[in-house]
Amino acid sequence: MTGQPLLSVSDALARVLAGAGPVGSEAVDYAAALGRTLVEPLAARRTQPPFRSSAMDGYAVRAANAQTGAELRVIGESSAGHVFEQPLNSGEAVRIFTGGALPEGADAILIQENAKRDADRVRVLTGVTEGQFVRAEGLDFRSGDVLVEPGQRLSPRMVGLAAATGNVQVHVARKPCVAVLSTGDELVPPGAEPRRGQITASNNSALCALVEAAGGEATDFGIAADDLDTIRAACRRARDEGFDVLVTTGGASVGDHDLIRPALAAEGMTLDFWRIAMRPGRPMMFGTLGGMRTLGLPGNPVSAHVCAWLFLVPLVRALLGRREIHHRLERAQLSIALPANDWREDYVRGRLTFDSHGVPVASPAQKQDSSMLRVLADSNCLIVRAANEGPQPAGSVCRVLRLTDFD
Ligand SMILES: Nc1nc2c(c(=O)[nH]1)N[C@H]1C(S)=C(S)[C@@H](COP(=O)(O)OP(=O)(O)OC[C@H]3O[C@@H](n4cnc5c(N)ncnc54)[C@H](O)[C@@H]3O)O[C@H]1N2
Ligand code: MOO
Repeated sequence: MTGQPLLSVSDALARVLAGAGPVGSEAVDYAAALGRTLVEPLAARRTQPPFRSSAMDGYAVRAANAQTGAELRVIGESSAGHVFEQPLNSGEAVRIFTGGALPEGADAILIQENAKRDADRVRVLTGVTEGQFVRAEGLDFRSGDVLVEPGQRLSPRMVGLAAATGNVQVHVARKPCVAVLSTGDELVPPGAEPRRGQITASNNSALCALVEAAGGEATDFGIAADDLDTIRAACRRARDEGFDVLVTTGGASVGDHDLIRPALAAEGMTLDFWRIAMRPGRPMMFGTLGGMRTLGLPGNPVSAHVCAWLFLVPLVRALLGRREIHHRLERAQLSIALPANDWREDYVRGRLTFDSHGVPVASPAQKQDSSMLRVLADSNCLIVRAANEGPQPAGSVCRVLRLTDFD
């Protein structure tokens, strides 16, 4: 450990999020708005239903003269899309189908199961009450009603709502632009054949996917060699091209080839912090270069991903103007005992399942090495252990963060 205490995860997150707000907005066709974040309220431009309509197939009647045993004269038909324009008088009924407009004068629906038809007469087998099976005009919403508040991510259900309300265009947040740069002489791009001592770079792929899933727009800046000028040039390019965030991986630690901080410092970065009291991810760095936030993540794929999950995802949400920025902590039962934790907050990879009573159970993966992508991909949660937490027996309550939450 270092001489001075390192920042806690929550303090570091507060610094990363400081001053982060929406980066802009644009109007998009509602059909292309899935997953986008609303920046203006979605208000109804129409009333729905726009007219009183029937919820069932049967007869539009006046409840007052449609009591059990009554006989009514059928004067016409109203079906969805085909309005019967004549008003309905006492002793009359109109054949109606689901979605059909109620004729003037009708106030209830006699369902056909409770009616006996004979030529132009219909007998009421079971009397009706006023309003029965009638959908009032504006039952769902009225023109001008605010239906979705800003700051929410548009779900498939909301896309349908936007369509129904006559909102051909919706105003959504511009996607924050995130550049993702890997550093390391040992890295080759996916698909290339690694030579001895080389490995395939996976961080760009995982982090770009994570950014996109969180609602941002990722640009893969590829791999920079462990060379100060090369890294400087890539950082400069990200700043000059107006990226909102630059994420680097690798070169964050204390080795002779760990050049991220010096490269960014040489470009004029204001360093906010370097190193935090967490595992994995201790060597994480955060700073600003002009208007661009810069997250320097460790190279180990698991460390990079856990840091991105904890810091980059909330940052993207903040830059989208989302109302809910933070991950949700849940409680679960530990499947096995865990030894005492040290001074670093620990994010233990594991699986969250539910027992036969629906109780959530968190099972830590057996191996926690921060290079192990397979364990990470197999995990669906992080078990969060406080700094200096004592030993935890099997069955005790622990805190978990799901890795699948993209609401
Ligand atoms: N003497 C010390 N050594 C290390 C410390 C320390 O405090 N003192 N910290 C360790 C911790 S914790 C971590 S985490 C790593 C992070 O180091 P770097 O950020 O400098 O990462 P690299 O050394 O560049 O790479 C680490 C590891 O990850 C592989 N890697 C890098 N980039 C990618 C990529 N894009 N895709 C897949 N894999 C990647 C790389 O080959 C290395 O194996 O430092 C410890 N050391
Ligand atoms: O922090 Mo490192 O991320 O322990 O592997």
